Parts: sequence; structure tokens; C-alpha cells
Amino acid sequence: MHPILDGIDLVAFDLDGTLIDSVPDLAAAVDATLSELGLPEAGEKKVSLWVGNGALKLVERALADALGETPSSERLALGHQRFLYHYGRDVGSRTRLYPGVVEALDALRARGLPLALVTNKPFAFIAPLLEGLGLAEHFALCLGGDSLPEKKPHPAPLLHLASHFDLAPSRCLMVGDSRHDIAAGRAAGFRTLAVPYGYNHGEPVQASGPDGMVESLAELV
Ligand SMILES: O=C(O)COP(=O)(O)O
Ligand SMILES: [Mg+2]
Repeated sequence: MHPILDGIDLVAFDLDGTLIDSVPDLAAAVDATLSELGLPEAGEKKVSLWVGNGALKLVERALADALGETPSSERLALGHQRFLYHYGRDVGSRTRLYPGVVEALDALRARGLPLALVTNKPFAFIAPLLEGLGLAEHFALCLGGDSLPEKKPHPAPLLHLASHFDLAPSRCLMVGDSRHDIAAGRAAGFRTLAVPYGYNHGEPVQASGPDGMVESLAELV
């Protein structure tokens, strides 16, 4: 086991960019939304830079880029609604697990460590995605970006987890791909571990100062 797990009793994982490469499906839904609104499509490269703060922010960034200005609240509300519709129609057909994810989750579970999922993605998309990937049974608790009044980088979802499992935050580890995961983890008093292969607005996640880094989750176990 990786030394970062010493003294850890709960491992919380981010989803997009950490466990799954979800940008192909996110970009398809963003592009379907933009086309419907008569705007040019964005493509996967741009969408990968906008992921990380939930669906509403993703749509706001896409509309601002296409329009060259901040979208009106009416246009944003419509875009958000259309994005949720398009993403919900096909949440996972092009989404893939990153290498090492299944081995890591299986090995941690075999050691009796409870696993949690803390994503900024809307809660409604979590179950269909996990089911499609064969991970429906792996997590003792899942929180989405709309499960609580605050989302990452706010510490509230992580503090909720620690208290749900009756653990001191210092016995919990947050594993993620973006500065929002590391900031939330640090603010909650969790240990933090970053992966470099996901989405962090085009910046290296090392810059946010995680307690550890692994190239692949397989290194955890
Ligand atoms: O939905 C997002 O913007 C990002 O989701 P994540 O928190 O699982 O990376
Ligand atoms: Mg992420």
C-alpha cells in the first residue's frame, strides 16, 4: 500500500478526470446545446478546460466563449436545461475508466476501507455512470455537486463525509485531479493525493500543493 494511506480510514474520490475520462460525453452534450442555440461547437479540447465546477459553470463558460461575452441569465438558464437534457440522454457511451482505477478500488475495498465519491457533477448522473462502468457497488456514499448547498472547493462535502463515517478529517484522504479537490481537501483537514492526467483548467495540479501525487491509481495499492 502507498504510504499516503498510513492511518487513513476513508478514501474519497473525485469522479471526472480522476476515475473516468468523461470529456467525450460532456463535449457531445455541450456541442449539442451550442448547436441548438445557433452557436458554434466547442469540441473536446476546450470543454476539458472548463470542467471542474459543475454543470452550470461548464455551460456558462461554453456560452461565454461562443458569444464573446457573459451570457444573459435567460440564455444561461436555457443552456443549462438543454445541457442536462442532452447529457442525461447519453451520459456514458464514450466515457472510459482510466487505467489502474478498478485494481485500486478493488484492492482498497478488499482491505476493508470504505470508499466515497465526491463529484461536482449533478447527483442524478452518478448512478447511471457507475452502473455502466460496473462500479455501482464500490462506494459507501456518493455526493454530487448539488447534494449540499456548497460544492468543492468548499470543504462542506468532505466534512459531511467525515461526520457521516464518524471519522476525524485527518483520517480521511481526498483523491482528485483538480485544484478544487486539493483545496477542498486541505480546507476540510483531509490528506490530499493528486493525479496528473485529468482536467485542471490546463494547469499542472502539482501547483496546488497536494500531499502526494501518483501517475496512476494503481500506485496506491
Ligand atoms: O462536474 C464537474 O465540473 C467536475 O466533476 P468532478 O468534481 O467529478 O471532477
Ligand atoms: Mg475532477
